[in-house]
Amino acid sequence: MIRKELSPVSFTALHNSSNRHSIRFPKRVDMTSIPIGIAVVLSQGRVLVGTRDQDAHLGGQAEFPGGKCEAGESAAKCAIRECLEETGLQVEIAERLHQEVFEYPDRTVSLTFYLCRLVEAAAPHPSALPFEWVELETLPARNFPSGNQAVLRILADRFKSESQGLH
Ligand SMILES: Nc1nc2c([nH]c(=O)n2[C@@H]2O[C@H](COP(=O)(O)OP(=O)(O)OP(=O)(O)O)[C@@H](O)[C@H]2O)c(=O)[nH]1
Repeated sequence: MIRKELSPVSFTALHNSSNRHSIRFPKRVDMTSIPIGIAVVLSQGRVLVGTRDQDAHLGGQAEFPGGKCEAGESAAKCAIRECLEETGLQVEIAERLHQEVFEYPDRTVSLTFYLCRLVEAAAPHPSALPFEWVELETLPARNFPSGNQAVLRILADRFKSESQGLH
């Protein structure tokens, strides 16, 4: 078998800084989106909204309870689990509201939003902080990330007045 080895000259050429810029990579190498389950918890015309940790992705922006799906976990189960972990509130799915793949500059997420209701109507658990119950009609004015804008429009269309809550 004849082994063809890179000559020192071509090796040097590959690592030459001026040649490095001529190598073309696809714009996005990793097309995989991260599956995220999100709970839009509605009770008496109010919705649970929190603020993302400053050091988290989209830090400081508004969020619904949610997070990354664990291996083999459905987005719906993830939304319920994350809501319990983050707010101490047990919820159940009423319906799937919206699903979309959204590209942020640094990551691509597959966001699935579920309209949820409390299993037992209850005041927010103390651990729910910094989550709070906010009036539905205040959602558009809050600092939600771009990936939430479509679901905010869906919510605005669906619930024109706070009296149309699930409970
Ligand atoms: N929880 C939540 N995440 C959202 C919303 N909208 C949105 O684009 N995201 C994005 O979805 C992703 C959720 O992942 P995460 O980092 O909060 O998930 P996690 O709690 O499992 O993360 P960790 O274990 O790394 O702390 C983030 O990239 C976040 O920016 C939303 O309304 N709620």
